[in-house]
Amino acid sequence: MSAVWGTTDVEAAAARGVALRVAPGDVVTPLARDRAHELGVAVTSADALDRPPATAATVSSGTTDRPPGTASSSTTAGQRRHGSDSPAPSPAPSPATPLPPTSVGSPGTGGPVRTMRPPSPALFRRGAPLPAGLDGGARRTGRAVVIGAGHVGMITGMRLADADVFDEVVLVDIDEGRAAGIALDLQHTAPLSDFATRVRGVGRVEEAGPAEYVVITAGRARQPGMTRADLVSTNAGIVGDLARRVAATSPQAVIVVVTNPLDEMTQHAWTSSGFPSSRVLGMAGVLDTARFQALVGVEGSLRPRSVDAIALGSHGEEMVIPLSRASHDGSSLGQIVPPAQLDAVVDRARGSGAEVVGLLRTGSAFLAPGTSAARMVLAMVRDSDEVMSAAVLADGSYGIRDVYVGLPVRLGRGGLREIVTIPLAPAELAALREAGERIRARLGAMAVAS
Ligand SMILES: NC(=O)c1ccc[n+]([C@@H]2O[C@H](COP(=O)([O-])OP(=O)(O)OC[C@H]3O[C@@H](n4cnc5c(N)ncnc54)[C@H](O)[C@@H]3O)[C@@H](O)[C@H]2O)c1
Ligand SMILES: O=C(O)C[C@H](O)C(=O)O
Repeated sequence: MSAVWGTTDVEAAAARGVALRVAPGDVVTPLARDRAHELGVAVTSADALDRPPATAATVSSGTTDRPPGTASSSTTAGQRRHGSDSPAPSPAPSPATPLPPTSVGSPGTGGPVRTMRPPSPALFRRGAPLPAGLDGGARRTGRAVVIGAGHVGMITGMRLADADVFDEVVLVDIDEGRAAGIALDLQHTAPLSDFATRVRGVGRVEEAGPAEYVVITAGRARQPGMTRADLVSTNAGIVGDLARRVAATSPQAVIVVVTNPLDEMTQHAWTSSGFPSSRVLGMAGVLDTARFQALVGVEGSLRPRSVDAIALGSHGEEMVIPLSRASHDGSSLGQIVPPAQLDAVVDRARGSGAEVVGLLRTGSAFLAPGTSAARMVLAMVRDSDEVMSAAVLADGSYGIRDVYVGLPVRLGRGGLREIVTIPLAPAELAALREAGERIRARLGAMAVAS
């Protein structure tokens, strides 16, 4: 299993005046390589690290062995406005964050060497524990708006308020009384959860005021017997209208779309808002990854958080959970959970949304989805440098271009910092490309229908 090294690793090495030592198979992102060049930090290969036999193509110091036709390396964030191919200026690098507690010195070289870590949300929480000041009320800043104060929006709002990082969290719902009622109820939990964030509920986006982050959860949820695609015509109208109004009210915001069908609605929000693609992201991969981790944890009696995996592709049938990357404590999951059982877990994770819909009998999942959406916003506001899965506009990475699809990314304060290319087995790569093509076809059908 390999690690992904980002700009914060380079900056930490620069601060220590040492080289960045990576292992064969590790990924050094393009931004990190640029930063290393700027700071004069040498990137050297540390091949003495303990690691299991490689199960996937190796990456060393940023070069990737990959099947012909794939992108040559992980790529910089797609920051295009639709209709233009010119990239926007690169976001400013984040301040260096301390290396995680698992970092160890390398005797004889002095370079910062970490234990091998695959790119998963579980293990890339570089900001944990958070730097002093970010975990308390002293650094609260700005406003987060959650549109749709239904099941998912309510949980998203609660998680954002609990985090105590925003001055204000505003819930918006066409059912204004619901937004106001949930907001007041949530505000009442402030002493219980110890936050000082103000919570407001309003009926219109314009009343919320300009925000740094806007989560769109408004729209119809599916009922038993429905597919997510059945929601497309109703929800496209809602999401398109809201994205335009968000662009007018909060022109610098990052939008996180949750409304289904997720991949299509995220691309629709991007085109409707006119925002650079780096500021319109979709939430599904964090949820799908969490579901897989949770289910493997139950099957294998493992702590879910220590299951390293990532869910990519579409939020639906074309979900891709690359088992070549999935591990626990440095061992491939295939060595811990019998392959047939593992395949069954992948299928169950893929069908978890429908499973919950069937059990609830009205509406769809909201606890894990709301928590996942908040997790993305918190990763950005904290500039946590996590690698997580998000629906983003593919920029040629993985051989996919110009369509929103779930890929591994690094998020920063301003949204997408970069798409991270991780080595995949050929069948996984093919499945990911197929997901991109299927989403593109559905978008085409959506355009014809509108
Ligand atoms: N991406 C994911 O992983 C994921 C996970 C769960 C749910 N979802 C989707 O999220 C959406 C919301 O799910 P939910 O369970 O919260 O549904 P819900 O019915 O509980 O809440 C939806 C809310 O949106 C509000 N709304 C509708 N139109 C609006 C508008 N124009 N402006 C403001 N508010 C508006 C409704 O009044 C309602 O309160 C659904 O489309 C669902 O499929 C996605
Ligand atoms: O399944 C749904 O309709 C809601 C959501 O996409 C989920 O995965 O829970």
